[in-house]
Amino acid sequence: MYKYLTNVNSPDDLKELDEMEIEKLANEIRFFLLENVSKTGGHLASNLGVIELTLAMHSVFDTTTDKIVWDVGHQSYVHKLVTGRRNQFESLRQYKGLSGFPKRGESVHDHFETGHSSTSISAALGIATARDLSNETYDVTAIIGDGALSGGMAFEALNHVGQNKTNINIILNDNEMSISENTGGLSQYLAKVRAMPVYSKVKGDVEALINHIPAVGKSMVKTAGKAKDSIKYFFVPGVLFEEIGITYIGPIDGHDYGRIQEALKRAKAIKGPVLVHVLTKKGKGYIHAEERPEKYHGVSSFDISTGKPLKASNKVSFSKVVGRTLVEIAEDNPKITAITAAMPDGTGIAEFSEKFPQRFFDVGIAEQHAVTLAAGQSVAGLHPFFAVYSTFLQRGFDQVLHDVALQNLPLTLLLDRAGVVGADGETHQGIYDIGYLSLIPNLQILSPENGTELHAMIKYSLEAKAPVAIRYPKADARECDFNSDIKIAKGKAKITKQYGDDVVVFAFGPIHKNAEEAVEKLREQNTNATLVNLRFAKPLDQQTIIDLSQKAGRIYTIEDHALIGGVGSHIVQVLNEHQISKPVYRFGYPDHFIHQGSISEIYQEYGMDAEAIANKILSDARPKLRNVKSFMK
Ligand SMILES: Cc1ncc(C[n+]2csc(CCOP(=O)(O)OP(=O)(O)O)c2C)c(N)n1
Ligand SMILES: CC(=O)[C@@H](O)[C@H](O)COP(=O)(O)O
Ligand SMILES: [Mg+2]
Repeated sequence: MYKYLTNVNSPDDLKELDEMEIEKLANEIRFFLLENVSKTGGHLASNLGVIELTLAMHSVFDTTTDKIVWDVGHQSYVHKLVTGRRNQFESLRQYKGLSGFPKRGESVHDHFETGHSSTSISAALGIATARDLSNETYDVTAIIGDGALSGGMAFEALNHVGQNKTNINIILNDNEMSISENTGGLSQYLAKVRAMPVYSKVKGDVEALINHIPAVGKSMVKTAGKAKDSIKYFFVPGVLFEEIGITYIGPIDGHDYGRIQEALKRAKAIKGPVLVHVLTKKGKGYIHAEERPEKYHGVSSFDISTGKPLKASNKVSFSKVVGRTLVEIAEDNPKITAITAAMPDGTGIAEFSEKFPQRFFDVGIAEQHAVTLAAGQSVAGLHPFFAVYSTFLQRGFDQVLHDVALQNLPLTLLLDRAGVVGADGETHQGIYDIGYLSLIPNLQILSPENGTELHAMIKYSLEAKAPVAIRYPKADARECDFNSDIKIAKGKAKITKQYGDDVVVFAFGPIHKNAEEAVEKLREQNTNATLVNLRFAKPLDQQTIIDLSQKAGRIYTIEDHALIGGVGSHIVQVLNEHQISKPVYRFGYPDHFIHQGSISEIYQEYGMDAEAIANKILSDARPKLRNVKSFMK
């Protein structure tokens, strides 16, 4: 079926093909991606858009020596396909399968690992400067999307590239989209550049023409200089990049293999930094994805003909609860704003943007800016809600500490995707936020057991007069009663089961459900537990922890978080400070990166499903086999 693709096992095989055959190969790759990603799920639209571009890159650069850094890396599937990984695509983003991002352990053709946005130019410049210091000569290329270019790191790197002047290529893949529509002044500038493609071909001519403006006398020289500048600004695309010291080539049709190849060859020949501006269509070739690129940015399994998901769910996610709650409370509170860093759909706040466009801020992929923007709004009397994935708030650590907490500013950080996230794997696991946030004074950290509690916690945060972070996972919120009258009190936990004192289990967040099921299983085995829904990781309910721990035979903590810096480690500290020396076991993730897999597969692997929790507690109650053996000797 795949006449050409079957014979491509390394980039060298592309060299055997002429331009017509490359076009046919590109079509086969489109089918292959659709066929596979419709089963495994993955970042479909971005990859459909870079097929010709990736093939052209591999025809100009030799990635056994030349280095490519893929920004975010979600668009590296075609690169994976042509670098010998075709047969692993069935396992794409599955447990122990092919990663959806570049991984150096997977292939010698992957040179830098990514997942978070806007790092490629910095990494590429680092590689290029190392190359220069060791007198080597390979090419270094960063490929970055128009969305990723909105991130602060990309600007910092461009600034440095312009000054450093080393040989480095930056391919700007401009598809006019982030996950949703791209936002910001730079994206408006790129739109202007796109509107003047005709001048790209004659850029040289325009400059030559400008240089022929006669300079008669001193004042005329000055006038001519000004005229030259304004003509240049008016006619030459990419002048922004040129002015900071980066040669601009483009805009180029990103689906015309020959044109891209030609542009990349030019870039390769030019000394110093070059930016090649390539225009692509997100979702190219698949009608549903072309029409709704935001829906096909990241997909789960779907039917190719209808484009509809195979596993449609009518369950309410935690993100949806957030979206609905914000709309509800903003109706009669004009001080409420919502902020996103390019994730309005994923975080569930798109509905807020439609209802209250004046109070909604999509800042682009700029988490650090988003936090300080929120701080500014708070200091001026608003109550901002910044909805952000736990993993991406890692970018804003100093801003939370220095701009928010230091001034004890009331605002709410809504940490979506807290806990393990599934198919995105290592780069996206939201399992460090309690660690990096709990050391910040003034900041409160909460996590709900279900949707009802999340609703109540969001309302609590409005009254808290302090910065509040609420963490919740990518999951079904189970119960969600918006009329519930549950009240959240600062630093107060809730005892949810009180069967006895054999053991006490402290659970934080929705993983409380696994603990609850485990406690019921224990009861069937005559082990009676007390179960606590902590609600707060900070401030901890020290009194409840001390009282119950003093009574209990053994103590367990469970959280969807790394053990280091997690709520369990804080409980151990409390026990230690109060001289309670009892056996404690903490369920959580050990000190290594947690790979991709469904959330339930990861829970099973780390012994955090109900069955494993119950078994662990029961096995702790039994005499150790080793001791019995030594007794028998
Ligand atoms: C720091 C960070 N914030 C947010 C994201 C989520 N994210 C992944 S891809 C993406 C959009 C990227 O747009 P662009 O670079 O233009 O690539 P395209 O998908 O359009 O090819 C976003 C917001 C991320 N990966 N990293
Ligand atoms: C590449 C990236 O960072 C996003 O596209 C991310 O994969 C989105 O995750 P969700 O699918 O959980 O929204
Ligand atoms: Mg884009």
